[in-house]
Amino acid sequence: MKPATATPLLETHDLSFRFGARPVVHELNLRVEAGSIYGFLGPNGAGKSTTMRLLLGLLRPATGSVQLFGHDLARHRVALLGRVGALIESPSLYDHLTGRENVEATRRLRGVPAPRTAEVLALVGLTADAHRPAREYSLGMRQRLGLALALLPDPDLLLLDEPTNGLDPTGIIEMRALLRSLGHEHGKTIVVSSHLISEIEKTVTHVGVIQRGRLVFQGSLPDLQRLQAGRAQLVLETASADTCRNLLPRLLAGATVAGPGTLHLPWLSREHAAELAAGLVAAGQPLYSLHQEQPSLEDTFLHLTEAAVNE
Ligand SMILES: Nc1ncnc2c1ncn2[C@@H]1O[C@H](COP(=O)(O)OP(=O)(O)OP(=O)(O)O)[C@@H](O)[C@H]1O
Repeated sequence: MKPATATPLLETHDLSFRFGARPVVHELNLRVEAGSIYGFLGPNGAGKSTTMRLLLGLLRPATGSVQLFGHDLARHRVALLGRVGALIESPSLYDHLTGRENVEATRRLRGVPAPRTAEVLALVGLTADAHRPAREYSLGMRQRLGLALALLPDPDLLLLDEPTNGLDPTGIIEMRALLRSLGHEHGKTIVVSSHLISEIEKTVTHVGVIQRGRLVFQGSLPDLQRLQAGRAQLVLETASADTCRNLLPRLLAGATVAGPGTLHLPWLSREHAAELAAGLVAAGQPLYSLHQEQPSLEDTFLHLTEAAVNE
């Protein structure tokens, strides 16, 4: 991985966008370090595609700016976008042409040297299928061919909008492996959007979560995992949840009843768990089980996005 530099490779400053009177992206401050694989997450309609289009200069921001490689996109659009490869929506391919011919057509248009065709086909794992017409390709192969086109000019930054959308499990696994290899072995900085954290959590180094056009979390994957650990719960199984709450109001402050005999409360410490166990026994209540439960990363992601909706 390339070392992180002081200036992020991609940065937005209070980036906002409206469709008519409707705000869709709101004061977004993204920060993508060189060498990172940045997962841009959010539920459907959160504003991911709109943001990707703003990052590519395809939409004009209402306010704010995009900085690529330390320069303002609005002022140096052509030069900066020459260093960016993008996959937005399904790639437009010539179905009657082979995979190799598709790459060749774009390569000539862009004036890229001829040896690059074989290189990009190899990068995306399509060498063996390059002689087949694109109409015979699976959705996953089509996405990889689209990525091959995006890789032709050897870009430093890749912007990929939901590249795993609609793929079968094999296609998702292949796309993940490809992104890891492009990031870690070929030094590309990648921004990849998804509405499912499970599809990209094994791939990304950093995460930005957007909800209703606002960034509700941004940090490294370990930062997100720490947030997840901070949401651990203590799950208690007893005979009557209500009786226990009445008998032990202090120890069970903050507990929620999850079933007739089940209580959930925020995990505080091992000592608190031990004190609770002793308190229940002293109060003559049966203790069937007491354990710590970690929320899944998916739960934490939902929590972040739901909290933003309820604000
Ligand atoms: N051309 C348009 N005109 C008006 N509103 C639009 C237009 N395109 C998108 N929107 C609205 O902007 C909001 C953000 O859409 P966007 O496509 O950026 O979200 P997204 O996070 O990419 O979602 P998805 O994963 O469903 O594509 C949505 O509420 C959408 O309905």
